[in-house]
Amino acid sequence: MTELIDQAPPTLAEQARAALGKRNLVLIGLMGAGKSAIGRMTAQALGVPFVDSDHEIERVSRMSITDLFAAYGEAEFRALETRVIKRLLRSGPRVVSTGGGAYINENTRRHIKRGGLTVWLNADLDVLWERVNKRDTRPLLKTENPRQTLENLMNARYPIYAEADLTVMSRDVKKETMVEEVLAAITAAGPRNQTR
Ligand SMILES: Nc1ncnc2c1ncn2[C@@H]1O[C@H](COP(=O)(O)OP(=O)(O)O)[C@@H](O)[C@H]1O
Ligand SMILES: O=C(O)C1=C[C@@H](OP(=O)(O)O)[C@@H](O)[C@H](O)C1
Ligand SMILES: [Mg+2]
Repeated sequence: MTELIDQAPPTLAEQARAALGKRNLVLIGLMGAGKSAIGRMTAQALGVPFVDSDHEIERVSRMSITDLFAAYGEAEFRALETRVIKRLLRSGPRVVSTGGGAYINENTRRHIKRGGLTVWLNADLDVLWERVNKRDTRPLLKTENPRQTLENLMNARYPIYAEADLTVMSRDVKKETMVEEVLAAITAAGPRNQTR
């Protein structure tokens, strides 16, 4: 009896972990939304393995994303991305951060929807631009007006990202706050719908 009284209530991370069950958590959203950074930290909080699909693509191809696009083009990159993500989703639970275009590809989206609970890190253009313009690792933004390109991608992709199970607004707050919001969203979603 005393033991029960002394037990601390479950932390948010523990509650989210219980709600996730055997499912994978798949982060989707546009470049700069924080999928890679927040995904890694969320996996750590949940105590499950983390994998980033772009990182895995670079590992298996032994090429950078930039070099892959340059050498083989986007269509080949997407085909490789589909295969890699399908494989990464085969066993769970883990956190899988995808590249921004993965969920937009119909084939890949089908695998993602079957393979886990999806979280869209939604963000406005200013937040994304502020983050992505600091690096030149994103081949799709090597255009004359990359900010406009990003805006065009937002317009084309946001209705599709909106199909995600959960949405969390990515903005200029501490990364730890973002992780907490992701954990809260998983917890609120509860353990149901585990067949997806
Ligand atoms: N909440 C945040 N606050 C500040 N910087 C962030 C936040 N989330 C992500 N970042 C930074 O923004 C950049 C892009 O994040 P990243 O995780 O690579 O995005 P994505 O994988 O969605 O393209 C990185 O430098 C990352 O550290
Ligand atoms: O939006 C996209 O189509 C892409 C996003 C990138 O990943 P991040 O979203 O992690 O930057 C990377 O997969 C590639 O440059 C293509
Ligand atoms: Mg990334």
